Amino acid sequence: MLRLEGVTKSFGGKRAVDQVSLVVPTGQLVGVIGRSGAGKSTLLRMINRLGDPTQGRILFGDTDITQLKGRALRQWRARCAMIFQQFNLAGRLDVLNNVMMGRAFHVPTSRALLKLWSDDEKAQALSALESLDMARLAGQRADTLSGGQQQRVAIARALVQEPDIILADEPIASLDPRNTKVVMDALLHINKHFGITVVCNLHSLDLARSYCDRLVGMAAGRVVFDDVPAALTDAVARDLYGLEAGEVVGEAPPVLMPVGARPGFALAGS
Ligand SMILES: Nc1ncnc2c1ncn2[C@@H]1O[C@H](COP(=O)(O)OP(=O)(O)OP(=O)(O)O)[C@@H](O)[C@H]1O
Repeated sequence: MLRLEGVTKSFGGKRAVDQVSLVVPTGQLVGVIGRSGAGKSTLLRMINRLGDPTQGRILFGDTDITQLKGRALRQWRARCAMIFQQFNLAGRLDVLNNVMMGRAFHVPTSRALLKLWSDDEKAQALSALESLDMARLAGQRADTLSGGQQQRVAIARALVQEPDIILADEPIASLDPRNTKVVMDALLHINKHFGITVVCNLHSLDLARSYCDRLVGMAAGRVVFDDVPAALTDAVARDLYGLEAGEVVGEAPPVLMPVGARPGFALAGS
């Protein structure tokens, strides 16, 4: 279980994230929504420790993530995979070697730098690619792939990290509607099939409503909504997004798996 307790991040005098408290049970698919600048990326980055909170604690089980250093911090980053809007692949490497980089957390640095992967590790990477229908492109250079294919490689790389949690920061923001669906279906599959907790920043409200078990709405760094998608009425959406509301409420592609019989969720402090 991931627990945020009064997490605040200030840049200069400005609070990008302001006193956020949340409990995310294992296996939940949480969508973090809110207008641009609401603090969604800053929040996710602190969970991965790409940024440190100014105040508050982030716990995973009994471990205080905010106190981790050195090897323990690297181990946490292995357990907490991150997926970015811009994929962050090594363009000149082939697909398989990009996926293998997810294993770099688990092997000596020298072995990762020399790309000395074992047969088992390669098989694991191929299996991750296969689950995303990408194995046939294993030998292709990453920079020759479409955006949707690149994001699937990034998801496969996250999978071979064998993470407990995946943080996805606007993973579909650069994709067309077809690839958006492929990538969101992949995240949903990973969440439901492997039970990996997914926390996903999303700009599209309809996608968030279609795919997530729970929505956390942020405005000016604070959590202003935290409930099941059905509780997010258009009126609440308008409050969250203001003038942007029309832009973020559109047609969402149909989901691979129907929402329903999803794991329960706990509100902050419950
Ligand atoms: N490194 C930084 N230095 C200064 N201010 C920052 C930094 N990172 C974020 N901010 C500010 O913190 C606030 C929250 O930014 P953040 O990127 O977390 O929002 P967001 O909800 O993810 O927005 P978007 O959807 O546009 O990515 C914004 O006002 C932003 O300008």
